[in-house]
Amino acid sequence: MSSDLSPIDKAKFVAAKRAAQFVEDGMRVGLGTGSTAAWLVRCLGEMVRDDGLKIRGVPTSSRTAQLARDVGIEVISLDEAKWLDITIDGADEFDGELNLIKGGGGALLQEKIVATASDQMIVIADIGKEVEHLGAFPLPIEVIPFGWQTTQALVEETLISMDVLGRSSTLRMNGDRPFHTDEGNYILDLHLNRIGNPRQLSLVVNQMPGVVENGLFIDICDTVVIGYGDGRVEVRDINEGTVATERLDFVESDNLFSDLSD
Ligand SMILES: O=C(CO)[C@H](O)[C@H](O)COP(=O)(O)O
Repeated sequence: MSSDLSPIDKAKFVAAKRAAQFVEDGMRVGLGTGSTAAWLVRCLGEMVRDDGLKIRGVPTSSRTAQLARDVGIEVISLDEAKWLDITIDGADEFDGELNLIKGGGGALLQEKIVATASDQMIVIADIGKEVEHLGAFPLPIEVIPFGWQTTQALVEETLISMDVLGRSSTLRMNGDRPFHTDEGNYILDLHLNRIGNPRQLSLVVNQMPGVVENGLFIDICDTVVIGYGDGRVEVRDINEGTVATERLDFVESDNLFSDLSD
C-alpha cells in the first residue's frame, strides 16, 4: 500500500478487504457503488484472478459494471441472477440499528433494488459514517424529470408540515446541468433536521407522485464492516451487537492502491 494514502482511504480499503471474506465460491454478489464499494470490487477481482474465486456480480450502477468487468468479475443482470446471496455496498450514514442513508453517488434506486433482493446486505464504511441519528447527510431522493419542480414543492411542503425539513431541497447538478441517474431521473437532496422516524419518513416520501425512491434503507442492512484509519476493522451484526473487532494489517506493496480511480 502506498504510505501516503489518506487515513479515510485506508479505512475504506480495510473495510472492503474484510467484507470480501464473506464472499464464497459460487455466490451471486450484489456490487455496490461509490469509492468504498470500488475497493470491494477490486478486492474481489483480485480473488477471482489470484485465488480462482468463481462469482457472478450484479452491479448497482454503470460505473460499477465497468469496474467489475475491468477487474475480471463476471457481470450478470439482476434478472439473470433472480436472487443474490449477498450484497456489499457503502453508505453515507449508518445508525445504531443499521438504518442507512445512501445515494451520495446517485445510485440509490439500483442499490435498494439489489440489496432488497439479497439474502444478506453488508455495508462497508469508514468510522466517520456512523451517526447517532440519521439526517446530517442530505437525504437523496430520485424523482422523474417530468414536473420535477412540482414534485419538489410537494415534498418540501409535506416535510415542512412534519417539521422534518431543515431548509430547502436542492437539485443535484453535474456541472451546469442536472445530474442524471442511470435511469435518466433527477436527484433532489433534502437538507433535513435530525430524522426522528426514518421509517415513517421513507413511507411518506415514497407516496408522493414523481418520487421514484429515497435513500433511506430501513431494515435492509444486516451487518456493517467498519474500517479505521489505523487498519482496525470492526464487524457489527444487527442481531448480536458488536461481534468482532479485529485488525487487518496493511501491506505496503499492495498494488491495489496504484489504480485508485473512483
Ligand atoms: O450510496 C452510495 C452511492 O449511491 C454510496 O455507497 C455512498 O455514497 C458512499 O460512498 P463512498 O463509499 O464513496 O463514501
